[in-house]
Amino acid sequence: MSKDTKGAVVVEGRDIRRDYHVRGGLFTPARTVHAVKGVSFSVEKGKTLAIVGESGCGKSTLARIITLIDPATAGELFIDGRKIDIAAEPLTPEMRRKVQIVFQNPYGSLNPRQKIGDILCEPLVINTDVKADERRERAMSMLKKVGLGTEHYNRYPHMFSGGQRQRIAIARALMLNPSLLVLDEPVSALDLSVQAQVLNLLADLQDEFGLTYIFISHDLSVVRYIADDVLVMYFGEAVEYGSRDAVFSDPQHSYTKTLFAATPRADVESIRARLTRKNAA
Ligand SMILES: Nc1ncnc2c1ncn2[C@@H]1O[C@H](COP(=O)(O)OP(=O)(O)OP(=O)(O)O)[C@@H](O)[C@H]1O
Repeated sequence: MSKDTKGAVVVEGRDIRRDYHVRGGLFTPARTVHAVKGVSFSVEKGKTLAIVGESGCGKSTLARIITLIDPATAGELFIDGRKIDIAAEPLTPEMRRKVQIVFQNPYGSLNPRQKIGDILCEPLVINTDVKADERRERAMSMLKKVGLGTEHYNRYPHMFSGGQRQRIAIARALMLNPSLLVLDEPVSALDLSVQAQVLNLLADLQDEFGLTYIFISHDLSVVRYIADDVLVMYFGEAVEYGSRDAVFSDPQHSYTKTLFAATPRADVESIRARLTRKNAA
């Protein structure tokens, strides 16, 4: 994790499409859902692209394509400059570990029967031949990086608060030194004050290690804080895509204008007051 290659494009999607074929029922005909309709984007090393939109607009589908969980119906995906054809090739562990994901629910995403140390070491056990001593050392060091003490190594997830669990999920995602972290509504399940702490942690980790994020959210105040670029999705299409400041100050599409008008200014101001990121505009 270093900032040396900042500026290089880590992930790029070109005209990504995803259709779902839904079988017909007794009274309903078969149909095709066009969940993602030709979305293009790119994210440079050390930057954050926020993907915003209301429920059903295709955010999760796009996230599953970017995290190499599902194939696209059409389009091209490049990670670290390499074209990925998830439908045609079995992905090597090396490709799989380039993209990691943190989910919304820190309660559901950690195995309650595993100690924190085992949760953190598991990706190394599965994907690498790093020896046990080294695994432990790396897990201890990662705990410190996410603001948790090494005494937590032998504890179970139920012994932690929601914010601490999300720190553990972030630590696990970083154990394989990924090129890209996809954060799928990572703070929406947390109390507001804890949201601010986790967002600050993400910002600090990014500043320190040059991490690259795709941040999926419906919360504009959070997006305004965390994003460098913003992509707004509406019914599967990217209706707005540009720098955070350009999108927020001069939204072009009528949907974006409505979305922004629906977010009370006070919400944006209050979350900014809780956050300490240096470049929060
Ligand atoms: N497996 C599937 N089969 C059929 N249709 C699907 C499937 N998955 C998603 N869809 C449809 O694709 C569209 C986009 O869904 P998606 O889950 O990507 O939206 P989203 O923006 O992430 O919503 P949410 O925030 O509620 O998760 C929706 O119309 C959804 O019903």
